[in-house]
Amino acid sequence: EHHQWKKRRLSQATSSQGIREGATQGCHLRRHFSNNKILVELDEASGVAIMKLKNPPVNSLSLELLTEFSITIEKLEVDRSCRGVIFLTSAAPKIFSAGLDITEMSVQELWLLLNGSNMVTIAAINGSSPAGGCLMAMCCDFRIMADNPKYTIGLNETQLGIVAPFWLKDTITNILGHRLTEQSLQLGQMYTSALKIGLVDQLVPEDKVQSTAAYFLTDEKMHEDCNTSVVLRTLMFKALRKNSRVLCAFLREECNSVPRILSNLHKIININIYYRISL
Ligand SMILES: CCCCCCC/C=C/C(=O)SCCNC(=O)CCNC(=O)[C@H](O)C(C)(C)COP(=O)(O)OP(=O)(O)OC[C@H]1O[C@@H](n2cnc3c(N)ncnc32)[C@H](O)[C@@H]1OP(=O)(O)O
Repeated sequence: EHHQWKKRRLSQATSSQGIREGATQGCHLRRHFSNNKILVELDEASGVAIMKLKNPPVNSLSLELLTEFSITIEKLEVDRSCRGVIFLTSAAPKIFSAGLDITEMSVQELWLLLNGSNMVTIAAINGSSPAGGCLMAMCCDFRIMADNPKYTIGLNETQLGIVAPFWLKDTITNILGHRLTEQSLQLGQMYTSALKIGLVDQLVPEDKVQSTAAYFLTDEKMHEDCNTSVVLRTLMFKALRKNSRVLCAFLREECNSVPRILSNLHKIININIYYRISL
């Protein structure tokens, strides 16, 4: 039923009323799309699209936002002027994303879309980023975060009584390695020093997050810092990730069947696991 609802939303939102488009002519042609929860600015000269989440007050990943997220990615995938680079950021100050809307819970599709995308993706993390916010950033190819000790990032699921599913655990293991992942998930740790442990790739002053993400995608940066092109390396990662077809099939199945609100049973199991490991 949920799947049907999503399909209906998708066709509503892609209709001409659902997405508003505009174009401005500066030095480059910039096109803007927007729907209720996501703003997109596509610079046709560089092929860079900026996707801004706009779901006040804390940019929680509600079903509506997640549906618009899918529509936007699919739209960019087929847009020939998008060279295959997007970066994700928040339209609100101080919060990148509070993670899943705690009244709804549904995120597998976002994981599939970002991991399965052929576009290079960059998270421009301009604020706090717990749980699903961190997951969304981890699904991007690069993470650039505002250097502000007030902003934290991490998977705090354990603190919320949620058992992190294996695909979430695998995602963070790929970035942090096994031991740090264990510690991170057991304690539901939120980090202020995310660069030190490698959870983000770069810390920059708060007002430079977006420009760094954009600069990172330009040819000059590639030639300056790397012998190989960032885009080529990223396409290589993506090819590797796509090999995990079993996981994708599992997640597709889970998207359609998982209960959206977690039960108290999860809390009990999670607390038991935590005590067993920490004793
Ligand atoms: C099979 C299951 C798969 C599971 C996969 C699990 C992957 C991901 C799971 C999740 O993402 S669960 C959600 C986890 N999120 C959090 O724990 C966030 C908790 N919130 C915060 O830490 C803070 O709110 C903040 C984001 C740092 C913002 O702090 P700030 O002081 O600026 O604002 P607040 O006053 O705390 O909040 C304002 C307002 O927003 C509401 N809110 C906060 N987070 C959420 C949320 N995730 N969903 C919905 N609403 C949220 C908060 O209650 C306040 O509401 P009001 O009181 O003003 O009505």
